[in-house]
Amino acid sequence: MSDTTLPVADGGSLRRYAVDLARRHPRLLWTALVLHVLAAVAGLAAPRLLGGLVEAVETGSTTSHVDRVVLALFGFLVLQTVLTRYARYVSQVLGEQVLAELREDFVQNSLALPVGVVESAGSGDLLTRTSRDVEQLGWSVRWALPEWTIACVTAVLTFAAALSVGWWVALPCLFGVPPLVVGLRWYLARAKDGYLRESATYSQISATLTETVEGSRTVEALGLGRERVTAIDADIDDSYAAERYTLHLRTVFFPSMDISYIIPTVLTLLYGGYLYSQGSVSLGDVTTAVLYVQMLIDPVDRVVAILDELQMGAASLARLLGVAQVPDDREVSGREPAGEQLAAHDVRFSYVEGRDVLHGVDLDVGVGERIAMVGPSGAGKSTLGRLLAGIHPPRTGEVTVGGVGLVELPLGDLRGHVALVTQEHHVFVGSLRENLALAAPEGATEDDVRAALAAVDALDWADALPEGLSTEVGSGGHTLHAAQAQQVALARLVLADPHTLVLDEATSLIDPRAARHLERSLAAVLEGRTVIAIAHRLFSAHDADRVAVVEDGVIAELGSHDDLVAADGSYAALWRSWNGS
Ligand SMILES: Nc1ncnc2c1ncn2[C@@H]1O[C@H](COP(=O)(O)OP(=O)(O)OP(=O)(O)O)[C@@H](O)[C@H]1O
Repeated sequence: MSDTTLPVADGGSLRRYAVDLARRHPRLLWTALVLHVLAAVAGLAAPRLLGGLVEAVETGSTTSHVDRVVLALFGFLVLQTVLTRYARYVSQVLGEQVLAELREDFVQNSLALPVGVVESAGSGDLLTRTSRDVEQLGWSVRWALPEWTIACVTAVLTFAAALSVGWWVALPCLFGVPPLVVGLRWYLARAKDGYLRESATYSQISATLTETVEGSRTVEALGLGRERVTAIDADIDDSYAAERYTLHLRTVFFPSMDISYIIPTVLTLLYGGYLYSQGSVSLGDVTTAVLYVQMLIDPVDRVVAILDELQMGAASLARLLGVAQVPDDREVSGREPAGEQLAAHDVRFSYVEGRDVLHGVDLDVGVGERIAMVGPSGAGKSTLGRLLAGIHPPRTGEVTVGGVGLVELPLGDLRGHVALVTQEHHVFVGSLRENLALAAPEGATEDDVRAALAAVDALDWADALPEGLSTEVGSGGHTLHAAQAQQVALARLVLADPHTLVLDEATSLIDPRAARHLERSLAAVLEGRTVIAIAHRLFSAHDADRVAVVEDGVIAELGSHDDLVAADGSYAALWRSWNGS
């Protein structure tokens, strides 16, 4: 199984984040805590009253006294129930607010992730964090955290109440502590790694499934079904092994913890009995003490069991916060570009450390110029295109627009200067109108959207859709043909209105008739803009102002078509072989 490259936050960051979240809601937090304390105090009256009842019966008190004790018992139980309900309600409101903030932080961090990081980590890991980890954390924050707080408060107060009977009760209770602490430390240290491992295996299953679904045509064409099933089976086996490990831990740990509870009860009975026989304490005291020690078992048991839930929540939180720890490759400086001239200076870049794909590229693109990039497969054309569009930052050197590094511009501003056009055209779930409007940085009116569709020659079919521009498209909606999806992408570009376009295989997947139609749409979008086109068909290079020949990660030749043909270098050879001359 491959390691995910998205990081997992460490304990220190988790604590700082939790403290920060708590600080944002002081009123709710204190209200919940005070209510939990009051509810626990109300609940603690019962053993005292019952002890009193035993004494009253033992000493032959009047029936009216016994009735008063029973009535008080009933009153305290009702009070405890009401306070507990209200305390739970306030805690859950607090939990919902905290969870909403956490989700917002996570979405913001995910959207700010550098594309290269998402690509190498695979979408599976991010998807698992978005779904399973958010769900697990939701459960912890809404349910486990409030219940754990209640259990802690109740345990501490019950112990204090037990001590109020007499210091002698502390002794039996203390004997239960060492096995509890030792067992808990043993378990928590292992369970944390277990839960992280479980989550990582879910990410891997999700990644393999996503990859298989996305490549389903290739899988079918090459008959790779069996291999994919084997790969998914291997991931499921890993996941099963991780789950079995945590199950094994729980099976060993929880029953062994019962010893910690049995010891104090037995010792209280024995020691209390001895003190009673010596005449040091009354029978009522012994009853109250035994009841308190019994009452202590339930909250302590819940503290331990819910700690396990919280541990799972903490593992999920660590994975969600880890996304925020991906180093940001943007260093927004606030400098404004002076013009639209795009330039690359000594640009080097590697996907894998130590293996540069670009080895020092220099290129000055004139405003309004058309440059065609040609060269053998694997030479680095697409990579250079992505760097010129600011998708990846250079390892060293810089790509600038109007003298300002692309990495210095906020993402929203960057797309007004330069955009990449590829054959990948995602149609989002939503109406066609929404799909287009999302490209306009300052929002788009109905007229803007219609004008953009008209510019790419798509208004006729868009109006003819069942509900026109309001038709739902994307997954589960009306299916657009590949050419239509491409036109939607082009119309988005019209709305985004970047000065420079980098084209990479813009129309390669479309049948020739649709391609000719799309060429016209594309020509309309290119009109008046600076264009760098990665030319897979040489005739488009012929029309460009300059041709850049990329070979082995550098620009080997640069000049007009005629100059390069005359220079009789690589381009001339390419041109001759393509032309058949
Ligand atoms: N995401 C990636 N991760 C790792 N290596 C990559 C990645 N994308 C490209 N490469 C490698 O970088 C080198 C340049 O690839 P690039 O796609 O930029 O070349 P190209 O000239 O555009 O080729 P083609 O014309 O076949 O698209 C190749 O060796 C390729 O294997």
